[in-house]
Amino acid sequence: MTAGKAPTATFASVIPRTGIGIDVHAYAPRDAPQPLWLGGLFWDGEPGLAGHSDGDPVAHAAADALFSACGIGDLGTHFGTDRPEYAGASGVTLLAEAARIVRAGGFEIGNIAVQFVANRPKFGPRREESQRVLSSAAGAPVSVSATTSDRLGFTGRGEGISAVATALVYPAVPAAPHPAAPQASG
Ligand SMILES: Nc1ccn([C@@H]2O[C@H](COP(=O)(O)O)[C@@H](O)[C@H]2O)c(=O)n1
Ligand SMILES: C[C@@]1(CO)OP(=O)(O)OP(=O)(O)OC[C@H]1O
Repeated sequence: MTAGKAPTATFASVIPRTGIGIDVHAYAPRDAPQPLWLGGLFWDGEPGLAGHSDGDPVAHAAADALFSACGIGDLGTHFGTDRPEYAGASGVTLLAEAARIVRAGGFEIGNIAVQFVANRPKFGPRREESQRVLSSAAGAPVSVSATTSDRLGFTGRGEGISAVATALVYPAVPAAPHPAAPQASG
């Protein structure tokens, strides 16, 4: 570059946006048991959670974090309990639909990270399976971790499961061509 001369081209700045989502579901009452859906997986033999949908707090927190990152409301805005079509809906379906809405709004998804709090089920052995299912639904990497709350609070008493998620999205703007890139001919 000639000394003192400013560059002639600039790059489009792509500013990522972060979002957060929290979801909590109580265990279904003993006289109306439900299957457990958690992290996009069915957990055979585990007590299930109550909800209008399948009650998967991991998938719901992930979807909420996506909406939060884009500034387009929350789970209730898009999948309210007043919508009969979402009664019993799988968390994986809701996450896939959230990702579709986000992309239709002009964003691409960087990643989603979720952590849930529960005494059980023991998540580690199925982490990769869960991450595969949720990443496939979102079309972007979803990581999932688990912790107990050391027997404290409602999760510690086994009354429900909570999950918190963060998401990173960025505007799906085509990048400006590099000034040094060869020009297409013809
Ligand atoms: N439902 C759960 C909860 C925890 N884990 C794993 O155990 C580790 C230790 O948890 P603490 O709450 O005792 O710190 C945690 O880091 C997870 O790896 C799990 O698999 N399933
Ligand atoms: C997912 C929806 C809709 O079926 O219902 P729930 O399964 O009750 O889940 P919640 O996270 O409490 O709220 C969001 C609702 O829009």
